[in-house]
Amino acid sequence: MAYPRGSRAPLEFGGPLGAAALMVLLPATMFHLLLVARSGPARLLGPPPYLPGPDVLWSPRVLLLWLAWLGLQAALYLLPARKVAEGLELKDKSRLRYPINGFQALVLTALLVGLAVSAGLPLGALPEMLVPLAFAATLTAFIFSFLLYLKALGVPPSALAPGGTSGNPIYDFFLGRELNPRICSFDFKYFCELRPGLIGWVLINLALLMQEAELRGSPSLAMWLVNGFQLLYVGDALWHEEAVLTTMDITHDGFGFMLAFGDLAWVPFTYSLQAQFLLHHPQPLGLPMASAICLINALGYYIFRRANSQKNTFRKNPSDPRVAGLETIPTATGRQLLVSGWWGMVRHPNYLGDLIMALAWSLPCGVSHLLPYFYFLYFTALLVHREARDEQQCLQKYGLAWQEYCRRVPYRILPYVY
Ligand SMILES: NC(=O)C1=CN([C@@H]2O[C@H](COP(=O)(O)OP(=O)(O)OC[C@H]3O[C@@H](n4cnc5c(N)ncnc54)[C@H](OP(=O)(O)O)[C@@H]3O)[C@@H](O)[C@H]2O)C=CC1
Ligand SMILES: CC(C)CCC[C@@H](C)[C@H]1CC=C2C3=C(CC[C@@]21C)[C@@]1(C)CC[C@H](O)C[C@@H]1CC3
Repeated sequence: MAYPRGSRAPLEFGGPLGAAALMVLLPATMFHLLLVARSGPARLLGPPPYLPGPDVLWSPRVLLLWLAWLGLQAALYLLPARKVAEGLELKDKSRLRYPINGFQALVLTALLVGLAVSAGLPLGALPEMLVPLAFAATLTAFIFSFLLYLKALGVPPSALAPGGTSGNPIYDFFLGRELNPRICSFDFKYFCELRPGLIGWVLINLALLMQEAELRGSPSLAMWLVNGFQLLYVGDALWHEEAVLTTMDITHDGFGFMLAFGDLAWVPFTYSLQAQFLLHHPQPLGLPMASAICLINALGYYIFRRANSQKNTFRKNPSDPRVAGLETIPTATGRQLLVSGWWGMVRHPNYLGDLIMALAWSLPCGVSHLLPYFYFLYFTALLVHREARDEQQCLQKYGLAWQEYCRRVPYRILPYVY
């Protein structure tokens, strides 16, 4: 997004105060969820069962395990890729190149973990380490963001993100100053967005499933569903890895604490909340209900995938026969906006599909507790906020054409409601 010379991007997230509060609140929420999920009452809004002391949080052995995980994912990132994709054009007119080997990393990780488990690695012990692992990930995110902040002090202005250069160190530390921090061809933001956290999330889910099998003889149907749905989601993200290159995280946001913590700690330790809950609070689930939940997930996935693929196909080649017949609005940038098909129904059909899936991930946990619905509630807030940020950016990019799009497609996420 371009801003007039001399002007600065408007402050987001409540400015420096909001950023400071989020840096405390986000880790605190994550630890709260981890502790409450294993407590008897499992009350989302109740106090945690205890406040973890340094002996619970800190373990050099667990820190080493965490660093080994990051090292393994970095090594897999560096393996030869089936394809190298180009990112969007940068301010200096150059384009960065990105390896497309995320799905390969997922498969190789699964093979390595399978081998290690058959050689006696007690994967079922992982759930007991979640709190110190989350602490190691949080510590890494803070240190990493600090190093990224320092690195950004030495780069040319063209390498800075539009939003993270307010001059306020707290705000810029949170949002991230440099747009695409790299060492040689290793892109830190792209690596973190898709690898250690997302693959770590499915590994934690699997460990919870294995521990449930150890405890109760076999994993419950609810645990199978949560594992299956979330594996599909992560597998899909890595299969369509190239699509992440056009998200606002890569094209607009700097790499600071928000994304470092979000990618490395928040995703694996809070997105696995349903499986954590199920390990400690088994839920009966009959076949008819399980089938209905599978249908809801399939509907969400269908909308999510078709909408994302339609836009990606259109952005790659508007004359592709699959999208050539769709109605469009021309914009002053030369690009067009889809105004029929999925993107003519609501302005963010992919968010709608994602939210339906989020609901399907919570339903196997029953309705006796609010806790497993945390992801759905948080995700609704995240997408509503993200949608507002995206609207601002699109209005800036496309001006009148965007206003015309909003007039023709008045609903944002949910038809006739929002
Ligand atoms: N699980 C999680 O925690 C999260 C999941 N997600 C998911 O990731 C995916 C990507 O999300 P996100 O990057 O936020 O946003 P989108 O994929 O919705 O991308 C928004 C961009 O699409 C383009 N666009 C918008 N409307 C149109 C149109 N009518 N025609 C053509 N292009 C249009 C614009 O960019 P341009 O014109 O420049 O191409 C706009 O900036 C989504 O499926 C989302 O649900 C996102 C965040 C978190
Ligand atoms: C810590 C804060 C609450 C904010 C953290 C935000 C991050 C967790 C998310 C920002 C954008 C994300 C995307 C994905 C995962 C979550 C984060 C990193 C996906 C990779 C999820 C799978 C989708 O298919 C693509 C998503 C792109 C954006």
